[in-house]
Order: sequence, then C-alpha cells, then structure tokens
Amino acid sequence: MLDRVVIVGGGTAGWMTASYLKAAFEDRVDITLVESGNISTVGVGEATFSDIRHFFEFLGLKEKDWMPACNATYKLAVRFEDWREPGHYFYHPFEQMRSVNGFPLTDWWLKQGPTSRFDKDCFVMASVIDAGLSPRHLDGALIDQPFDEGADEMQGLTMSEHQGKTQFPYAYQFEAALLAKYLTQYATDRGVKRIVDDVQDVRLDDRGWISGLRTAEHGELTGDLFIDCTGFRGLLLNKALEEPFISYQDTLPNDSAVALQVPMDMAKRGVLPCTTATAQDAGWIWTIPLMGRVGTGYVYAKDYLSPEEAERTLRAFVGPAAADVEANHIRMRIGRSRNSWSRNCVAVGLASGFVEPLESTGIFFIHHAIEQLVKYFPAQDWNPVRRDLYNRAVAHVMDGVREFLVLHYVAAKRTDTQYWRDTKTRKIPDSLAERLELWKAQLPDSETVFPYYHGLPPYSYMSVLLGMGGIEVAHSPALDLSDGAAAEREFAQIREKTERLVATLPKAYDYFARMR
Ligand SMILES: Cc1cc2nc3c(=O)[nH]c(=O)nc-3n(C[C@H](O)[C@H](O)[C@H](O)COP(=O)(O)OP(=O)(O)OC[C@H]3O[C@@H](n4cnc5c(N)ncnc54)[C@H](O)[C@@H]3O)c2cc1C
Ligand SMILES: N[C@H](Cc1c[nH]c2cc(Cl)ccc12)C(=O)O
Repeated sequence: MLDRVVIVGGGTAGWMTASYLKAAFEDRVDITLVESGNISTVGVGEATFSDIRHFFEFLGLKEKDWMPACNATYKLAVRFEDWREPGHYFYHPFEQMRSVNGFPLTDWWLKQGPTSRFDKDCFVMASVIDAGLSPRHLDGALIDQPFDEGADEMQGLTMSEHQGKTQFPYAYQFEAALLAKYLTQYATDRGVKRIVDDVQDVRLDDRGWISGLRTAEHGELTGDLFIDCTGFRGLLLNKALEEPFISYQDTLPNDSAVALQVPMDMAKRGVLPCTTATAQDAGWIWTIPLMGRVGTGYVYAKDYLSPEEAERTLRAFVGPAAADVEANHIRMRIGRSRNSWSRNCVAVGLASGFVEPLESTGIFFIHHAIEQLVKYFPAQDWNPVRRDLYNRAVAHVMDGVREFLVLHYVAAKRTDTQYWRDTKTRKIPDSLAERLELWKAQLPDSETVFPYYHGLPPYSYMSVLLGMGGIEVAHSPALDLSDGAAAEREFAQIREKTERLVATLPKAYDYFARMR
C-alpha cells in the first residue's frame, strides 16, 4: 500500500493539503509536513471563491469555528473601480444570473435595461454591498437566495460537481497566516507529524524518482508520495525533477506586488463586504477588509513601474494609516508547471502555478488540486493514467483562469497610460481571441466559454464584459421580436427584493462582531 506522504512547505498550500488528506484518509495514511523556520510564506492570500466552503465542510468545520480565529469577513463580490474610467465601478458578484424566456437577464438588460448599471439591475447583491450589509441575518439565517444550505443532495460534492447547480452567495476574506496556523493545529491534532527544518537536498533513485529529502537537523525523510508546497521555489518539482514551467507572462505581464497590512478600527470604518480592485497607471490595487485590519497591495508589471514608485503610489492610496507599516515586496512567478504531477511528486499551490491575484484564484487552485489528488490518489502501481488525468484537470483550471483574467485587460475601456494602451495590442491566447469574436455577437454562455472546468461560470464572463465597457456587445436579435414584459417584471422583482434586503439585513461589521 502507498501510505507515506511527505509534504514540504507550511504555507496555505501545505497545511490545506495536510488537513484535507487527513480528513479524507484519517489514520490510513501517515503524513509528515516539513516547513522551514527560515524561509517565510507568501502569506497574502486573503480572498477566496465561494467554493472554499466545501473545503471547510469536508474538514467538519463551521464558520464560527474558524472565522473569528482568522479575522475573517464575507466577500460578496469583486468590486472593480476605475477600469472603465475614473469614478466608475461595478461588481462581479456571487449571484446566479436569472434567465427570462431562455435568455440571460443581461441580454434583456442590453435591450431594455432600466438603468445604466447592469449589476444593480440584474443582481440584488450590488446594492447590498453598497450598503455594507451581511448576507446573513443576526440569527445566522442566510439571505433568501435560490440556495438551500442544508440540502442533502449538495453535501459531499466537490467543486466541479457543484458548479452550475446553485450559486452560494458569498466567499471569504481572511488572514492567510492565521488560517495556516489554525490548520496546523487541526492537522497535528489529528496525527500529522510536523517538522520545522530546512530541506537541503532532494535525493533521486536510479529512475529519477524521489527517494528521500535531506534535512538540516532531522536527517533523511523518506516516503512514498512527496507533495511540493514550497511556493514559487518549486524545490521538488521544478528544481529537483526539472519539470518545466510554462510562463503566462506574454499575456499576463503583471509580475510584481507590494503589500501592506494596515491595522484599522473596523467598528469605525465599517466592512464593505467585498474585495476591491482599483485600476492604477500600471496595474491595480487590492483592498480587502478584515476584522482588525485592511489588507492592500499594488499588483504591477515591473516593465512599467519600479518597486519604489509602486510603494509610493500604494502609500498615497492608503493614506496616513499605513505610515508605520512595513511594505512587503513580492516577485510573482506567473504561469504553471507543464505537469504538476511528475513521478512520485505532486506540486500544490504556488509551486504548481499561479496567476496574478485579480479574482483571487490562488486558494481556489489549491483547493481544486487537493480534491483532484484525492480523486486520482495513486496506488502502489502508480498507474500513469491517473497521473495524466490529474495533470489535465489542473492544467485546464489554470489555462481557463488565464483566459478569464486576460479578458479583464482586453475589455477594460481605459487607455490613458502606456500600460493600458498595451493591453489592447498585446498577444492574447488564440482561443480567447476566437471567443471574443463570438461574444461580440452573442453574450457568453456555456457553449462559448473555456470548455473545461475552471471554476468560472458564464455569468462571470458576462459581468466582466458588461462592466469593463471597452468591448461593444449586442443583445440577441430575437429579443426585438419578443415580448419584454416578463423581463420587466424580473427587473421589478429584483428592485423590490433589493429594497427589502437593504431594509432588513444587518451591517456586515455587526454580524462579525457578534460572531466573535
Ligand atoms: C501578491 C499576492 C497576492 C495574493 N492574493 C491572493 C488572494 O487574495 N487570494 C488567493 O486565493 N490567493 C492569493 N494569492 C496566492 C496565495 O498567496 C497562495 O496561493 C498561497 O499563499 C499558497 O502559497 P504556498 O503555500 O504555495 O507558498 P508559500 O506561502 O510561499 O509557502 C512556501 C512554504 O515552503 C516552505 N519552504 C520553502 N523552501 C523550503 C525548504 N527548502 N525546506 C523547508 N521548507 C521550505 C516555506 O518555509 C513555506 O512554509 C496571492 C499571492 C500573491 C503573490
Ligand atoms: N466557482 C464559483 C466561481 C464564481 C462564481 N461567481 C463568482 C464571483 C466571483 Cl467574484 C468569483 C468567483 C465566482 C464560486 O466560487 O462560487
């Protein structure tokens, strides 16, 4: 039996993997995690997809167990500011798109939208977020979305199985370092062995498979399956096994970030329940409100901006609250390993691949990789078919997300700096170029978006296209021959529901303060 797993790296990827494998296999696998006391984690992964609730569910954790320990808040959307023009904003929310007579409501909106704001007309969440509200009432009851939290048929589903069934109305924002600490406790309580040491050498056998890891103080660690969670270093997969890394930088040039963790009195400031991405001259700034601080950072391309200038701009953006806060400068490796599983090594997290944090996909990649690893977990025969299926699934997720992110830049109306002008002439993936031609005639649907599971539903593409405003899209001609009354009723229902929710939901801050 293959039952000895060694994980290298104690960041979000390492501890999420250790916790999940323990929850899946209990004592039938022996798990050791080795993490360096000298090499720090990236530790800025703060915003997630809504799907991450499947991860916590799998671990048997409820929000009240882990959220207060991680200073966590709810994220109802990504709010894009200034991507179209200064002062403009729109939301990409966690809310399923309604359909009327077989056409998405956004299609009707293009023909007869009540206002100029597609997000407010088509989703209730846009106004809920503007008002700084929680999607749960103070007694914990969830906003009445077409989603039944306790539905039996929804339990135990993986993310890809769940996609398209219903849309959970929120994701989370949290301190990544605190989540890693929380999961360290969770995993070690359940028998994961933790070693704090540096891996100095990776030993390969005659076939080139990993036979052991030489550590500074704990001798040689042996195992069957080695999981590389060493971050951008890719110590096992890319360095020792020499698995090539495919860069995405030709299409996604942002390769640098500078981050600040700004302590803040959130009772005074309030919590806007979303992640904000504010366009800048050479990239964009994220703002993530947590309980007790705001996480913020400037993501940029070093070909267009120096680290010093990026830090200056970020500090000016945040204001005096950041005066005493030390900046964390990060170089990002953008792209994916050709194969994330090679021989007896699987890379998870940044060692596997990463795209810039626009749309917060890093932790989603980790979660997806772990679900797939359990699905295709190897047996003693190391059947290569399972490995290949795993590699295909992981590559599809990252390639699909790459297309989705490139769309943001191509579709953004801004052209006021060289950086933004270049987004309109830079090479884009061929498949995306073809899709864009289709979307100009007909809004994206499941037939025309990236065809493999990559986490993002067609309505996400519609939201970005309509919000960014740089690509002209048209409504379906069939709507000109159709009665629009049902769509008008739907818009009216959304308005009524929005008014009811805004009048009854508590402030997001009050909800979390009560949870603590
Ligand atoms: C600027 C930025 C913003 C981001 N924002 C988000 C976001 O909002 N949402 C999101 O989902 N994701 C985000 N991410 C991604 C997210 O941070 C990562 O996916 C997540 O932190 C996982 O990192 P990791 O565990 O793979 O690597 P790391 O955090 O880099 O951890 C690597 C681990 O390996 C250990 N290690 C390395 N070498 C050795 C060695 N020789 N011996 C022993 N141990 C070793 C280190 O000590 C460390 O414990 C962001 C990333 C960046 C760069
Ligand atoms: N898998 C989905 C992905 C998804 C659906 N709506 C959104 C909105 C935003 Cl801002 C990010 C991702 C998604 C999920 O997480 O629900």
